[in-house]
Amino acid sequence: MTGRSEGTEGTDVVVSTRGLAKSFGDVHACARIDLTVNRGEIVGVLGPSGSGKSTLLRHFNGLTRPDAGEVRVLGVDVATARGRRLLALRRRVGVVFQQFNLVGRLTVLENVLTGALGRVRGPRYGIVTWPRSLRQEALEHLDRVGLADRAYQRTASLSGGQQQRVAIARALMQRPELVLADEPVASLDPESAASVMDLLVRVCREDGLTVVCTLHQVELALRWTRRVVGLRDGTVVLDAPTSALDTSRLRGLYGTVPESVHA
Ligand SMILES: Nc1ncnc2c1ncn2[C@@H]1O[C@H](COP(=O)(O)OP(=O)(O)OP(=O)(O)O)[C@@H](O)[C@H]1O
Repeated sequence: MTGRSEGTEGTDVVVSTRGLAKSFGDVHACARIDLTVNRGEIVGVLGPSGSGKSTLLRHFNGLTRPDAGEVRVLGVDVATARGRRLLALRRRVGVVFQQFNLVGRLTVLENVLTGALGRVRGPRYGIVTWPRSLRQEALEHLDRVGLADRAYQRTASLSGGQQQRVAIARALMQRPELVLADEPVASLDPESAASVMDLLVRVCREDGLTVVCTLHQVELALRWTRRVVGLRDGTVVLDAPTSALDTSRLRGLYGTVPESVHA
């Protein structure tokens, strides 16, 4: 058994929560959430602002710890994992953020290479200090996201949509099994948002990766996810295959009367 497959043999479950609860003062950001995500699923998490989407996602790589309940990701008990065990899990989980979280003054290629920091010893200063094989791999990921010709450009000079593509290439460079995307297109114009969602879902499908993606736009969820989990006040009020949903049903999530639907 390798480190990569630790605890995941014989199971297709990638994320599992049981009774996950997390409060901030009087706010129940997650209120006893039971959720299972299987390998290869592309799940959209929707809900009004403050419904707990980001908090839920942050439990999946140990950025937030639950007050109560279980969180298992890729076979690791994230609620209790610390130190090297947590670091090892985080290397298997790629993250794409709304604000890209790239280093603007570095080249595009260097930003992608940072996705492989878990595979090298010590810090790297400059492209030539990275092993040639990793540079080649990073260039291949840039090619996949359509930015091979920008490899040596300063990252800050790219558009928002291009920077999110770089962030996706960096996540792929981690060779992840699970990709967490927290509002990945919320900062982009509608055209860039559609093209980044298309790219994210396409490359993850090609690689058989599991994706959990928080979204605000109902239309994006309908078009690119296979399953929608709807949150309201920290509770799952909808969990259904996207094919069983339509715009009005999803908009119900944002209405005043909670709609409880479990397909
Ligand atoms: N670190 C924190 N400290 C205090 N309160 C927090 C913290 N993180 C989240 N919260 C609160 O928990 C609730 C859920 O927040 P969360 O960010 O998970 O919601 P969200 O659905 O992702 O919202 P948005 O769509 O606006 O990003 C909110 O009321 C938020 O203010």
